[in-house]
Amino acid sequence: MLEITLTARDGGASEKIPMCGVPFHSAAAYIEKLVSGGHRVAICEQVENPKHAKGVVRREVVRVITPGTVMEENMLSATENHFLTALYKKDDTYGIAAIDLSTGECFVSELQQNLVNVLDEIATFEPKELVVSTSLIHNSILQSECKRLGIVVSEFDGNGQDVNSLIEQFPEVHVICTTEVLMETLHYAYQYLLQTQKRSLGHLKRLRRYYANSYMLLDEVARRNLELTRSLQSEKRAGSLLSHLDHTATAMGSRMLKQWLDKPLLSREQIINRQDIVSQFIDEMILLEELTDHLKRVYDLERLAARVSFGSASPRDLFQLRKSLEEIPVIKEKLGSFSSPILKQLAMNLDVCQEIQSLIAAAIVDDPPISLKEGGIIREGFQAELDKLRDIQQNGKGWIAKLEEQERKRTGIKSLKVGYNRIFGYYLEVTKSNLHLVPAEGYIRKQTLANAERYITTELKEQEQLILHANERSLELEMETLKQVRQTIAKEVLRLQKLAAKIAEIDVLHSYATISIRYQYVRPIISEDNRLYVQKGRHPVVEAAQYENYVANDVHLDCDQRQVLLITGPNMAGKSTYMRQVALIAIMAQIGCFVPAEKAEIGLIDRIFTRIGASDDLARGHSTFMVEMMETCEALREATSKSLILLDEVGRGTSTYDGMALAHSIVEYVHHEIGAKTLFSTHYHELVKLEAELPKLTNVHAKCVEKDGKVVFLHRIVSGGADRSYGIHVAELAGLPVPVINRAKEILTHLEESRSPEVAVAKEEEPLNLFSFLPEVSPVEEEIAKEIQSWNLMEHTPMESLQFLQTLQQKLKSK
Ligand SMILES: Nc1ncnc2c1ncn2[C@@H]1O[C@H](COP(=O)(O)OP(=O)(O)OP(=O)(O)O)[C@@H](O)[C@H]1O
Repeated sequence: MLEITLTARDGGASEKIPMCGVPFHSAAAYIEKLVSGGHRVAICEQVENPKHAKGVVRREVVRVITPGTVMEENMLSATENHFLTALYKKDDTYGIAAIDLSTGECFVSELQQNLVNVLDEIATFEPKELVVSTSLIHNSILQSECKRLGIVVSEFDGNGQDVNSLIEQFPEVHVICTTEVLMETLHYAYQYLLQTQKRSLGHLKRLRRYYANSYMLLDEVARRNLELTRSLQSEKRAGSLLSHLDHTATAMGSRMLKQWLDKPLLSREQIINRQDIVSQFIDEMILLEELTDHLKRVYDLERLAARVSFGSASPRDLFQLRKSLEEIPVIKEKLGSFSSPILKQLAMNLDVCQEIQSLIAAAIVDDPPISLKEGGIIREGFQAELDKLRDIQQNGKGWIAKLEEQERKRTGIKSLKVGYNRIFGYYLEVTKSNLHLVPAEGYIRKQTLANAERYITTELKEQEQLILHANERSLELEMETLKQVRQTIAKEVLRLQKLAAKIAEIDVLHSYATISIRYQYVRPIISEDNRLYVQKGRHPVVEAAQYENYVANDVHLDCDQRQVLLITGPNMAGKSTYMRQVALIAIMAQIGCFVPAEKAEIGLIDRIFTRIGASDDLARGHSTFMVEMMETCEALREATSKSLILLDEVGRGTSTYDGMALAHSIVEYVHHEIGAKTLFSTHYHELVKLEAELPKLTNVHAKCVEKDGKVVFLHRIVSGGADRSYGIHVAELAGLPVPVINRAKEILTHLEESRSPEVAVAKEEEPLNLFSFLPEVSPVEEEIAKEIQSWNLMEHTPMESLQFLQTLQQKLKSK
C-alpha cells in the first residue's frame, strides 16, 4: 500500500531484524495514505531530552491517529466537517455522539428506532469512523451499512472511568445530557478520544443535544436522490444543491451550510429569523458586497482555535488567527451600518477577542517562517531574556567580524578569515603561503586542509561558547514562549469558537442573499397549514446549468383536492425534474433560504420520501425492483399527513400488469390512509381514470407537441392526463438505428389498432400476443439468444462482456 522497501538490520542474533521506514519529514503523506485506507497510526516520540537521558531515550505512543480523529490539515477538507461517531445502546434506546475533533463540535442525540434508522441518522454526519462496543461490532446490518457508506467501524469497550470526569470537560453536561443514555454515550465517545489522543481536549466545548424529529427528516435515499450534497453521477459535491448554494466566503460558513442543509428546520419562527436577515442583506446590496470582502479575509477560525488548544498550532496558524481577528471589528462595523436593528444587534454581539489579537501581534512576528528549526518567530520586545540572548548572538557575530579584522592586522595575513563548521566550531583559516606569518603563541592548530591550516584561540573558543549557548537557548526559549502563547489563547478557546459560529452563521445567510440576488429567488411564506403552493418554480441546479431555457412550472398541493398529483407524460418531458424541484424548493425554504420561484407558500414538511430513478443495490443483494419496493414501503410506513412523497414511475421494474396493479393500489393507499402530499409520476396512462374515483387526486401532465413528425418537449406541466408516451420518438432522439425505429412504429400501430384503452388494465386473462407482430427468428438468432441467456454477467469483467458482444455481432453480420 505504501510501496516502501523492506530491509533488515543486524540485531545481534543470527537472524536480522526486518524493518522499513520513511523519512520523518515526509511521514505526513504516508500517514494520510494509511488513515484514508482505514488504518490507525500510532505516533511514537522521544519523551525526554536525549542529552539528559540515561541509556536508551524514553519513547512513548503520544497519539493514535484514527480515520475519525484527524487533525492534520492535509487530511481535512476545508469545506467539510470530519466527524467521529459513536453508537451506544442501552435496552432499546440508541445514543449517538458525533464529534469533530478538528473544529471542537460535539453533537449528542438519542433515538428509539431500529438500527437501520439509527444508522441513517449517523450517515447524515458523513462520518469517517463509527465506534461501537464488542456487543454491536458483529451485527451484520451495522457491518454492511458501514461498508456501503465507507465508514470504518472501530471496536471499543470503554475503560470504565467515572462519568463525573465529563463535568470537567463539559461544564454544562448535566443541562444538556439529561438522560442516562445521552450521558453514557458522550462519556463513551470521550473516553475513546482520550485513549487515542492522549492529551487534554480543551477545545471540545461546544456540546449540543439535538432531537432528530425537530428537523425535517431526510433519509439517505432522499438525500441521495435529491442530490443534496453529492451528485448522483459523480458522487462529488459538484452538481449538488449544496455546491449550487455555497457562495460562502469562509470555510466554517461552508461547513455550517452543509449542516443546515442536512437538517432543515421545522420551526417557523427560526426559519423566519433567518429569512429576515437574508431580506435585509438583499435590501442593501452594496453593503453586502463590502461585507463579503471582509468575510473572505477571515481564515478558518474554528480549526485554528482547535489547533491552538490541541497544541499543534504553528506560528503561521497564530498569524492567520491574528489576521482573522483584525477583520472582526471591520465586519462588526459593516453589520452595524445596515439599517436593520437585527443586524445591528448581531454586530453588537460579536466578540472581537481583542486581547487574543493583541497577544499574537505582540508575540509573533509578521509572516513567520514555516520551519520552527531556525527560530525567528517571537517578536522582539516580547520576551526580555530572548532579547538578551539575541543581543549576544548579534554582538557575537559582530565580535567575530572584528576579531577577523584585528588578527589580519596583527599578523599581516590579508587573506586570514574566520569560519565555522559543525565539528570544530569557529576557527581561523590561514592559507599555506602565509603559514610563516602565524604567531608562535596562542594559535592552536586544529585541522589541515590541502591548501590551508585551521587554528583556534582560547579567546575565540570562549566567545564561541557564549554564541552557541545563546543560539541554543534562544531556540528553546522561542519554543517555550510559543507554547505559553498557545496555552494562554487556549484558555479562551470557547470565545473563539462562539465567534467562529457567529461568523459562520452570518456567512451562510450572506451566501443565501448572494445566490438569491444572482438567480432572483424569492422569500417564501412559511405557513403552519398543510399547503404547498409554488408559482413559476424552477429546479435550482438544472436552471443554473441551462439558465436561459429553463421552463418554470407551478405546483399546488393541499390536503383537500390536490393531495396527490398524478403526473403523466412522455419520457424526457421533465417529470422527474419537476418532482425534484418541488422537494428542493421545500428544503430550501426550510433551511431559511429564498427559493427559485415567483411566489411560494410552504406549509412545513416533516419528512420527504423519494422513489426516483432506477437503481439497484447489488452489494446488498437487492434487484432494481426490490430497491424500488423497499423505498416505496418506507414511504408508506413512515409518512404522515405533513410529509411529501415523490414516487417516480413506481411499478415499472416488473411486468406491466403487476406494475400497474401495484401503482394503482399504492396511489389508493396514499390517498386514503396517509394523506401525505404526493407527486406520483407514471407511464401507465390507464391510471388517469383514478381522478374520477379519488377526490383528492388531480391529473397533470408534461406537455409535448408533435411538429413535422418530431416530438417537441415543452417541459410545461399542465392539467389533465397525457394521452401518449412518445417513447419511440425519444428512442429516435437517442440515436437508435432507423430500421429499429421504423419497425417499432409499425408494431405500435398494430398494437394500438388491436386494443381498447381498457384492455391492458382489465383483461388480464386475455394478454396481448406481442410476439405475433415480431419478425420470424432465424436459427442463428435463436442460437445467439441462447448464448446471451447463458452468459453470466456477474462472473465476467466488463471487458470480457464487451468481447462477447463483439463475437455475437460478428456472427450476426456474417449470417
Ligand atoms: N422545466 C424544464 N425546463 C427546461 N428543461 C427541462 C425542464 N425539465 C426538465 N428539463 C430537461 O429535460 C431533461 C429530462 O427531464 P426528466 O428527466 O425530468 O424527464 P422525465 O419526464 O422524468 O423522463 P423519464 O420519464 O425518461 O424519466 C432534463 O435532463 C432537463 O435537462
